Amino acid sequence: MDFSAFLNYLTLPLLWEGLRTAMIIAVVAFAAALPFSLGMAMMRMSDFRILRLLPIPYIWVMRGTPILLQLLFWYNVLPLFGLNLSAFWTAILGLMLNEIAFMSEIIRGGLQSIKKTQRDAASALGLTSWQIMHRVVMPQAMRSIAPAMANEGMVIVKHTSLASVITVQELTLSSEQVVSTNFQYVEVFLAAGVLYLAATTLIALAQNYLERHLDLERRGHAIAVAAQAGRGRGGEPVPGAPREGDGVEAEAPALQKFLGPARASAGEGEEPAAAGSRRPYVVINKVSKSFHGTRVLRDVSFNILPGEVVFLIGPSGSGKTTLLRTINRLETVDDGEITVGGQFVGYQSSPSGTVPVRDAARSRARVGVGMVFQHFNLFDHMTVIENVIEAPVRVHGANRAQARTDARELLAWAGLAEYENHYPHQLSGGQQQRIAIIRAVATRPKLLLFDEPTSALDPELVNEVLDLMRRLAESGMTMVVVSHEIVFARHWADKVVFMEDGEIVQAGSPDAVFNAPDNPRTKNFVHLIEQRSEGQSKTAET
Ligand SMILES: Nc1ncnc2c1ncn2[C@@H]1O[C@H](COP(=O)(O)OP(=O)(O)OP(=O)(O)O)[C@@H](O)[C@H]1O
Repeated sequence: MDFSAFLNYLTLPLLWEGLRTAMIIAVVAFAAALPFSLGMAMMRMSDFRILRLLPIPYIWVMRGTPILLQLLFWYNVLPLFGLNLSAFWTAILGLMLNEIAFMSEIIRGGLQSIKKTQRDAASALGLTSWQIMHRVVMPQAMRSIAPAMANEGMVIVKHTSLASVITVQELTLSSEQVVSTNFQYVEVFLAAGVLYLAATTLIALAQNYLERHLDLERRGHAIAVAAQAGRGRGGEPVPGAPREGDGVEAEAPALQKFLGPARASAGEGEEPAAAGSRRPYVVINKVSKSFHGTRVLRDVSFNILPGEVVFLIGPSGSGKTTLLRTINRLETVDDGEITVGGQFVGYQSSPSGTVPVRDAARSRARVGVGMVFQHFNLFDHMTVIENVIEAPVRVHGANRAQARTDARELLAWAGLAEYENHYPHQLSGGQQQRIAIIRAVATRPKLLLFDEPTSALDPELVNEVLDLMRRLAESGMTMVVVSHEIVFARHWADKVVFMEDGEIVQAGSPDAVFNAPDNPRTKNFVHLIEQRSEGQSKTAET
């Protein structure tokens, strides 16, 4: 091989001009394909069957036929329809149409890899579908999408060489032209190969940068190191804030401003009702719900007074979670209706009865219903403080700086001030659940729903979560709790509702339900959870 000729070709303007053309085609085709790919991925994930099925034939054909054939097809067929694009633009169009099929499937895979629980949490906070997509789902999906997309970027650069068949003067065609004059195949094609390699290396570097940026382990490590250094200097991350384990937690004043006046009144703008004559704050009226023909809620009715703590108990599958999720319309109801503070959540009245509204998220936020989930559902890609301020800023229009100040107050209230810059994966389950509670409280809810808030926790972490719930209950928050924490329920619940097979079997004071159940089914169940509770206490003691 003639090495100096190779170096010569490496700097040959004709080849660099070819590379430039190839890169423009690749970049424009890739960029133009992106929004269409996203749109097609969303169609493939749509609830509407027709939208879901529509892209399938397109994806099938585009992925199943050679790109070379596709380019020749567009080059020869478009002019028949009066569309006389240049070879350059035909190459861009052909590559773009081909890439949409591949990229849409990559994006769909990435979006579907994000658990539904993340959407549920965002939705419960009042984020709209668009906000959920671009604030919660997309940033997390990017971690799995980025490497595959970088691959596609490299593929498209290499596919530009096929545009030579439709006479685009790109790098491969330029090299062929040089070879046809001097027959130095090895030197010329090697030089062209090096230029292609340089272009794809740039993409690999960009991928590397993006992956490092999205790497939460790395970011988390940096935070842990910084926190360690701060401690080493005796510094406090948040001056004056109590730290976990100090036994000092900022008390009620911090909490009071997050609790709306409605906890003491029957409805928005109404006078607080006198004790004893309080009107119900939550009204659940003859609610029924089926999944795939199986009835999971049957004519469920009960009321919750402002400031009341209601425990829903019952065997697995009895419909507790479903009932809880119908209160903030994470599930729709088939029959019956629910009002919170005199307002529908995610429904409106119509001449034919109550009908679901499209904008359920806004309705949820307006009425002020917060929710805490069994598996915490913190947004994994956001730090603790980012999790807490997300809804106040995005949904309630709070000033970002003020929201951060408020979030710090709440973190201090929970004794978690030192964790504001941590990521969820750096926290224990108990800490994550307490952050999830704070995240809900930061939206200033008037009603808080808890779906088995302690059942995913190790026994030694349960108490720290229950303690926070106790303080909320003491401050007058209206709460509905699905849980079998019998000791807590005995002390803090105002009402216990026992459900079985989608029906309320017994409802009453903790004393009535736990100590003198008037129904044999309730009696059996209470006996069971008492045994379990005793077993857990013994395990904890040993
Ligand atoms: N999205 C869904 N699609 C289909 N079936 C569902 C759905 N959600 C709940 N179900 C079914 O509805 C019934 C009630 O479920 P639900 O989760 O409300 O019960 P639960 O009392 O909270 O049970 P657990 O204590 O085990 O969580 C169960 O049979 C469950 O399988």
